[in-house]
Amino acid sequence: MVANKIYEALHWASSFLIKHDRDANAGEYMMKHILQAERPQLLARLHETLTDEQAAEFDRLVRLHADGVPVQHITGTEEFYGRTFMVNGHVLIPRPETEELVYHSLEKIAHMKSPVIADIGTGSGAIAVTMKNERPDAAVYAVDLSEAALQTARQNAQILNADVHFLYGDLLEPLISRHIKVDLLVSNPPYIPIDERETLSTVVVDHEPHMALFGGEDGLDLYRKMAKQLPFVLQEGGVAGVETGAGQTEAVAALFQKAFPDGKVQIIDDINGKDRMVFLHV
Ligand SMILES: C[S@@+](CC[C@H](N)C(=O)[O-])C[C@H]1O[C@@H](n2cnc3c(N)ncnc32)[C@H](O)[C@@H]1O
Repeated sequence: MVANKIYEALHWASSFLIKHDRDANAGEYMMKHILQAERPQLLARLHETLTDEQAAEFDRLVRLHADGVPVQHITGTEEFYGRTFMVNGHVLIPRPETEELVYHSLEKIAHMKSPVIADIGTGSGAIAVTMKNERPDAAVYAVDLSEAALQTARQNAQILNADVHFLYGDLLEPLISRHIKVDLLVSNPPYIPIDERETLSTVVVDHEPHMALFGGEDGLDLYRKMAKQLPFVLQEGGVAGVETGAGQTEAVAALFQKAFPDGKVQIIDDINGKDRMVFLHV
């Protein structure tokens, strides 16, 4: 990189990343990370000169992303529902679609006082920590089958001051064995069919945990198991809300309806118009 001014370095990064088929705006995130600046401060400092160390570090980080390392692994963080979460190779990088699951889930429990909530497959803790921060009166449980993910989730809960009960185990098992009943069960389980692996970007497949991505042959394995376990956990009057892959909602709705023949199942699209969430009211 032959650039010392911040704006020159950003211009270089943008064309370098385009040449490598990567996100052209990624340089901006790296620069904000190096300068420890938010965007307005970055904009105000565009004509400042980088120190040699800063320039070398910027060059290194941009090349890492060009090689396929996700920006969020380089900065170590991702924004979710207005808060900053730590992320690493042990957890899924929380996605904007999941913010929509949180939004609708919060709406479903708006009328409940001190609800009991469980987040199944918590990963970074993005859903559970957000639910607790948005509804401090709730008791929130969060389950994962990855101890390394739970460790990251616990750190996020601590940083974001959220008193969440983290449980290690397989789907709803830790709740069933403790006789915990919930008013809201929310989950973004792994749902990508295994043979779609080849179609995924290497930024995803080489850097995010496969346990967080793949849900068996048709992607529905975890919903099948969850539907069978739900009657042991969901309170009368309770709600279960799950994120799905586009095109999977009908199948998941049918699984939930079978588990609760008298329940009301609702499919909700995401803001891009893709069928994305299934809610079950019992
Ligand atoms: C798609 S990620 C979701 C992470 C986070 N909730 C989010 O939305 O960003 C799925 C999570 O489920 C966990 N998981 C996979 N199989 C599981 C199982 N059988 N029981 C509990 N958690 C599981 C993975 O370790 C991963 O953290």
